[in-house]
Amino acid sequence: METNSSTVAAAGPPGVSAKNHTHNHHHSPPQPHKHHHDILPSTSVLTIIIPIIIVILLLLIFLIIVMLRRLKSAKNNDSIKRSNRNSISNRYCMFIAHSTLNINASPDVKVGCLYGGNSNHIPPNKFRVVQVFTYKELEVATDRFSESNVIGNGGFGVVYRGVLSDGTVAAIKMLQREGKQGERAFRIEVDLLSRLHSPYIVELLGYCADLHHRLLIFEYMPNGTLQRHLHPSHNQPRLLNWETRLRIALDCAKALEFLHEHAITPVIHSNFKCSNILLDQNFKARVSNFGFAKAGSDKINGQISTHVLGTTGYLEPKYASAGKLTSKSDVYSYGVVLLELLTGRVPVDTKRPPGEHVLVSWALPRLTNREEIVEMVDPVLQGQYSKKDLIQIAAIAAMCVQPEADYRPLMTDVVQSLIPLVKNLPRCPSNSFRSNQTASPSH
Ligand SMILES: Nc1ncnc2c1ncn2[C@@H]1O[C@H](COP(=O)(O)OP(=O)(O)OP(=O)(O)O)[C@@H](O)[C@H]1O
Repeated sequence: METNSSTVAAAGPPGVSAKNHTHNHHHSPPQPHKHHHDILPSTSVLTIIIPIIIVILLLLIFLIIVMLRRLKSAKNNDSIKRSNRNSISNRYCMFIAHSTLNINASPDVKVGCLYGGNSNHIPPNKFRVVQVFTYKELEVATDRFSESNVIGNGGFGVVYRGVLSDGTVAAIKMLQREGKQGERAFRIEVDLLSRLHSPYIVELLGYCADLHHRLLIFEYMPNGTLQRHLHPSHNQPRLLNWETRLRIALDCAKALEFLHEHAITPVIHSNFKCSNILLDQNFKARVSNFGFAKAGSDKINGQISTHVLGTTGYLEPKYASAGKLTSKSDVYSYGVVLLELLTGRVPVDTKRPPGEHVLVSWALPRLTNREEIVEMVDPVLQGQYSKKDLIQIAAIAAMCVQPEADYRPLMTDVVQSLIPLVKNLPRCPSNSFRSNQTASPSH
């Protein structure tokens, strides 16, 4: 009751409350001051409690949001891990899900994107999604396919340099449509390259496929082909130095290793040669031209029966005679390129004396003789290599071009043998050339 009366007193006007307070001082022992503060009017209690409840509620909401976010990111990490486990072991490389290509869409109408809707398969940011271009867009990019933009002329058509609407410089390959082979090569390149992503394989930026045209759009490789540098026309000097040649050999070995062993469906390039090795501004190599490539799903007992395609001088003898293709066919072609890097010679040269026309036949017996190896080396490389490295490169080349496929190494073995040789090279070659010369632009 006392509490009640005190509460009433406290609730009364300030003057009354002060009077009661004074009166208490006269007739009863003094109450501790605290007591008066504990006894608050109900509105004051509410003004204190309500903000506290609001703060607690806000904290709870905040905590729930944080927990939900954590749950969500844990789920995402889980699915990324799962998709990583499903993808190839090489951390740089990806193989994107299958897709179909609508070739007969009407002109100027963009056909469906090659990527499916599964977000788990979208490549990491460093690899672009393959885009579909209209012919008009490519006309604009190449200044109406002007002669001045021609950078090459391949077996399937003309290649132009172009600038895409976002400013990207690209190599635009216009395929001639005549013949089934051209159509097949186009489909294979689009289908394979939109799924294969590796720093050692040329990147397909997009394509155009309408009623009248077939075009492929690639990243532009400013230093052109290895062919141009290793076998320059008009008796120009070969300038690539030993270090750059070794690095190119390793890049190419990694490209083939990726195709054979890291892609979910193994791929045989089947047209590996110097003119299908492109060089970027730092002379890093990427393998191109997948028009003849075979996916392992076509395999019958580890071999693919096929019409003999490819280039003379790079074909393994058995494939050339029996038309059986295996990944070891690529290993043979790789061995030929390694010999070209080592000797500076072309695979077939009928201008040379008898017995030296075919590079492999001339080189193979000499590759196991230390003294003869030194005599085989490209004369422009004199003084740039250690004899130990030279002998090792010769040994790798000799293994790769063995007539019997079973005796050839896997590309993984080649990569593992080359890595220590390249590691021992100077960190950053100041120049890719023999002396202080620089490359002329590729067009
Ligand atoms: N991505 C690119 N960047 C820069 N230049 C390129 C690119 N792709 C091709 N080229 C140039 O275009 C030329 C022709 O290339 P393409 O791939 O059509 O044929 P190829 O390899 O010479 O012949 P084939 O198709 O008969 O094997 C190359 O030699 C090269 O000079």
